[in-house]
Amino acid sequence: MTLQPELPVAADRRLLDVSGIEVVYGGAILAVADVSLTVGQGEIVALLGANGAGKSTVLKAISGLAAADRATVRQGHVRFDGQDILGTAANRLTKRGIVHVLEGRRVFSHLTVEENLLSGAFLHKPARGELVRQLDDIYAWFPRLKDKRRTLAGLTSGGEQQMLAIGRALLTQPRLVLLDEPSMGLAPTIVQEIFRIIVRLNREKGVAFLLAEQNAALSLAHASRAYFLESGRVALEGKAEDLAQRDDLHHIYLGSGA
Ligand SMILES: Nc1ncnc2c1ncn2[C@@H]1O[C@H](COP(=O)(O)OP(=O)(O)OP(=O)(O)O)[C@@H](O)[C@H]1O
Repeated sequence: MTLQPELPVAADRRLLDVSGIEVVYGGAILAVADVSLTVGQGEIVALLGANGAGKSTVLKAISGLAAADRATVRQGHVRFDGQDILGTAANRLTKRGIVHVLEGRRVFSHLTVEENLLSGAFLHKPARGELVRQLDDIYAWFPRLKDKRRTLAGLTSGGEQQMLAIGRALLTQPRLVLLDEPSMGLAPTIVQEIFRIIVRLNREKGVAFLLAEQNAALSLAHASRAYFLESGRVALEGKAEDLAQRDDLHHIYLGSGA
């Protein structure tokens, strides 16, 4: 079967447009070389690859968090909604609708679940009634968080912390969520639950996701398109349903994560 090299998102439907980026750590370590990708409005796109392939680095280059890791985007451009955003600070990008959920579910462990969620609302500072409505909305998506609203986040399970990290991000009212390795270290049933919620959020709220994952089989089952990174380069890209059927991919990429 021949794959189309890319199923391009029509220019006027492009929410995110990354073109030819090169990212270097500490001025010396080339982590990402010439990566281009697009995410359409309301699309779920998977960014796949093994450990160290460059997935997190690409997400950080988009979200403005690369600089915090002493990484520099030396070439290429990143456009969001048609505007160049390279070099824009992460908090400003969040205001514009891009939120990055970092790998490892960085919740504030000494704050309650609800206090963590409220930290996501800080950006837009909604009036009290609106804030209550937004919190209820999150609790409707993640009923487990409602049950644990007064529990210290550090005392909740890994799955609940991942849901909390996503819920907090949603309170910034994003149009694009950069989600780094949501399945990491979680039981398969919890991972399935999280992916089901991601798909519903996408369909019902129109939130787009760029999903960095090592678990290719799972991601291909939920995304519309995917890019495989290998040593900081795009080795393969295409429609998720086509990629999922490739036997050679099972061998090369899907491995034990399948
Ligand atoms: N802070 C850093 N300083 C120097 N090199 C880094 C840093 N972070 C990542 N790298 C290097 O950049 C390359 C890409 O790493 P990156 O974390 O983006 O990969 P990844 O695909 O997200 O992997 P993982 O799934 O393990 O997070 C690797 O060679 C890694 O060692």
